[in-house]
Amino acid sequence: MTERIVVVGAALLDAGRLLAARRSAPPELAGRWELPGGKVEAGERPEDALVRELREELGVDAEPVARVPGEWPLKPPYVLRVWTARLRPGSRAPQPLEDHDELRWLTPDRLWEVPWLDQDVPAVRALLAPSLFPAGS
Ligand SMILES: Nc1nc2c([nH]c(=O)n2[C@H]2C[C@H](O)[C@@H](COP(=O)(O)OP(=O)(O)OP(=O)(O)O)O2)c(=O)[nH]1
Repeated sequence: MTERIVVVGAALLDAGRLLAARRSAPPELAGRWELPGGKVEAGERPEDALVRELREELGVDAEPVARVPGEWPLKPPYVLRVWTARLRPGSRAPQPLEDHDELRWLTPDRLWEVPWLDQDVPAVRALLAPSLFPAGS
């Protein structure tokens, strides 16, 4: 059996909005929207991978808040796990430094205005649990 590799995705929340990121590569994913993040490295804690990826990809200083229950299959051998996250005080605003060519802050009522990667849709839907990303907040 093939080992699963965890990809951590950040539901970065700020002022009741979620940060969505448009992938610029590889070609089969480019133009679709995702949760910023990436692969957990060997021996790395997923929460540490999340903080590292957000620094590399967006130039921000962020912290994980809570695991979003669930795990979503990506292209094998990858699986997606999601944490809500927030910017630490004094962090720079997110910039599309790596892997992305556009960022957008979405309120819950605008969540479906971007074409998410198909495999991300169930994870994004899970964010609408009232305790995580309340619609109407
Ligand atoms: N970060 C992220 N990757 C996702 C999502 N959905 C999805 O299918 N993927 C895929 C794209 C990639 O095949 C894989 C993660 O790759 P990545 O390119 O973001 O990770 P990384 O920064 O660690 O990559 P690398 O270039 O260092 O290998 O998971 C998502 O919501 N966020």
